[in-house]
Amino acid sequence: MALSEVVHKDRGKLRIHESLDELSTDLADYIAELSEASVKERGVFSIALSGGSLIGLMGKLCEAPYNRTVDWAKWYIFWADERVVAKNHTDSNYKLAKDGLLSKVPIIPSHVHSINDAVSAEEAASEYEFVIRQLVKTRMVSVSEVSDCPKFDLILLGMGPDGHVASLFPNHAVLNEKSEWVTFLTDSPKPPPERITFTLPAINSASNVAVVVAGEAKSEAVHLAIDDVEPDCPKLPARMVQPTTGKLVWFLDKGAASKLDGDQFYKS
Ligand SMILES: O=C(O)[C@H](O)[C@@H](O)[C@H](O)[C@H](O)COP(=O)(O)O
Repeated sequence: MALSEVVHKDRGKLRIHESLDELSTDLADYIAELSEASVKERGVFSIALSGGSLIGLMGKLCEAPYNRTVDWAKWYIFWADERVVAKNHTDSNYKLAKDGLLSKVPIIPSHVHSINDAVSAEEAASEYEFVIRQLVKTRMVSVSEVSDCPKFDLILLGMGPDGHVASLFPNHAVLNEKSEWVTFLTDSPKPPPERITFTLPAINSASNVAVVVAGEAKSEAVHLAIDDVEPDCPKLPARMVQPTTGKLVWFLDKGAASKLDGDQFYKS
C-alpha cells in the first residue's frame, strides 16, 4: 500500500512509500496490472527493463500471487539500456534480470530480446533498433500515433544520483539524439563505458514510464527532476522524461522523496 499517492501538476504521479518492502509490493502490483490490461487489449505486453537496484525491487513478481497470476507467456522483454559486455559478465543488465527475475518465471525464451554482445556498441545499438523495428511491424510492440517511434507498454527506469536514466547521462550528446530509437556510447561516466540506450524520443513514446528511485542519496536529483526549479535543471535527463501521450509514475521511498516540495502536489 503506497504511503501516499500524489499527482504533480506536470511531472506525473508519485507513489511514495514508507519502506522498500512496501515499494516492492506496490511496484509488483503496478506491473501486474499493466500486464493484465495490455494482454487484454493487445494480446501481448512489451516491457523494457533497466539495470541497477530496479531488478531487486521487482523481485516480488517471482512470488505468489504474481508468479501464478501474471500471463508470462505474453511478455516481450527488452532493455532500455544495456552494457556492451558478455551476457555472463557481472556488469550485464541481461544477466542481472535473468538471475533475479526471468529465470524464475515462465517467460518464453524467444520473447527475451537482449542485445548482440559480440559486436561493437555502435553495431549493437543499430542491430537492436532493427530487432525492435521488426517487432513494431508485427505489432508485438505498438507504434506511437504521433511519431514513428515504438510505443512500449511499459518502460522501467532507475535513476542515478546525477539524475541519469537508462544510459542518458547529464550533458552527454546522447541526450540530443532525435532520429534513432536506440543509440550507443563508449564513454559512459558510470562504468562500464560501452553501452546502448533507448533515446529520449523512444522513452517518451511509451504508454507508461515508471522511474523507480530509493535512498536519500538520490533525494537532490529527485527534487531537481520533479520540482519547479531554476533554468539549468530541464537538462537533467530524468527531467527530460516526459511521455508525449503516455503516463509517468515515480516510485519513491521516503528517503528519495525527502527533498520534494510538497506545495506542488495534489491528492489523486
Ligand atoms: O545500466 C545501468 O547502469 C542502469 O540501467 C542505470 O540507468 C541504472 O538504472 C541507474 O544507474 C540507477 O541504478 P541504481 O538503482 O543501482 O542506483
